[in-house]
Amino acid sequence: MDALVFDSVSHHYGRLRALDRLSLTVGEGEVVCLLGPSGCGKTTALRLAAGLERLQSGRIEIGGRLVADGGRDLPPEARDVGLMFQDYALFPHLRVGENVGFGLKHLPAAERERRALAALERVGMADYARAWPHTLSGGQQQRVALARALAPGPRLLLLDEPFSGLDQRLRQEVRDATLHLVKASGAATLMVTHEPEEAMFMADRIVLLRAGRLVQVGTPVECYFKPADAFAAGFFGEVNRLAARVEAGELRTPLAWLPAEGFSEGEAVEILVRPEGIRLLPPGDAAGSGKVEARVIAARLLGRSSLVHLSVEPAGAAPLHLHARVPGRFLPDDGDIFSLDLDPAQVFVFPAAGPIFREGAGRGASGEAALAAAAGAGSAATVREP
Ligand SMILES: Nc1ncnc2c1ncn2[C@@H]1O[C@H](COP(=O)(O)OP(=O)(O)OP(=O)(O)O)[C@@H](O)[C@H]1O
Repeated sequence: MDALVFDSVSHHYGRLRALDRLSLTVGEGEVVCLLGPSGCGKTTALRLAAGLERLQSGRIEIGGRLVADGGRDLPPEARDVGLMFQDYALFPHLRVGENVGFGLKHLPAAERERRALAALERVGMADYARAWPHTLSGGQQQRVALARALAPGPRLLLLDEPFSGLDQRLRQEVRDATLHLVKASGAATLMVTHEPEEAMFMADRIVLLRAGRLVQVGTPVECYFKPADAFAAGFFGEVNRLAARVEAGELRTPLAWLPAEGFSEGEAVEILVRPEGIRLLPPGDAAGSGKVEARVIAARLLGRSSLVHLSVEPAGAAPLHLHARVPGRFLPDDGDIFSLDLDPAQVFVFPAAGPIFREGAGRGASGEAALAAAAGAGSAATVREP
């Protein structure tokens, strides 16, 4: 039995459609991240699950029990959920221990205190039970809010951007601790985030949304290596974009000729190549192999990897600017020449008029229109019609 089920849930604010027939599940003990750009409907979905927003259409079940179906809505306190908000929403007039005991009011005072203290112990905050919330740091407030959400032992935890108030360094530490606490608690978790890396760190499965619609559901590995469309591919990491058209059954790009299976002759496609999918070989390796040569424009160490800016200059066409990412320290000189090899697992081909171009170009649009749309979408690399 699933801990949470959304069945074709739609939601409007006036004329704005915030969610469009969203279906998803969260299994028992599973951590699912709702991921997507700002305004795609993530918080609306979470609020509907919590019962903080009236369901307009569709059905929501928690632990096999119908909690909302557009006709009736169970109130939040009857849903067996633990909530944690972006700003933690600790009650300023209650001490830390009383905050954590808030959801345990049905218990006798002594039992309530014991359970609140146990929850605080789990997050390493037992010494602060008598403190006032405003005297705590952001990281400590986050831990108290998590303890409050976990204290009643809910079946489902709903976390809305739980790390967004923390600085980068603390965030990594806190999200690691949160993942282990949540997993140890056994509660199923639906967590909202707009950061792909955070979702990949936390999630057993990711639900990717765009403009209120489901784009893809999958494990982090599936989402990264088998993106459903160009938007999904670009959302999970930087990509080099190339435009091409199917010619004589192949996709002829300045980098490589690729098989055009599944596409029809003359069809315009968009080819996305992750920077780590471009391998740099010594220039000699290009001899007679048909591999393309590239010139280094700049190379920068980014910590665990290096980013190499490359220029490919095909005869009779505008140069192509590409990014290659190489593990560790790899800093060739400007002007160095390499031959390029593509890792097929990091190359994705989609119809040029696919979702990312819908607003800008429309299906069957010219390569130029698609390129203009790609530029508007913040593409990483300069692309050109081959
Ligand atoms: N109470 C409201 N009244 C009117 N419009 C709303 C309301 N709440 C949200 N919206 C709109 O609905 C859309 C979805 O909002 P929602 O907060 O669910 O998105 P989100 O993905 O959580 O965004 P963010 O990451 O910025 O918080 C947005 O366009 C937002 O402006």
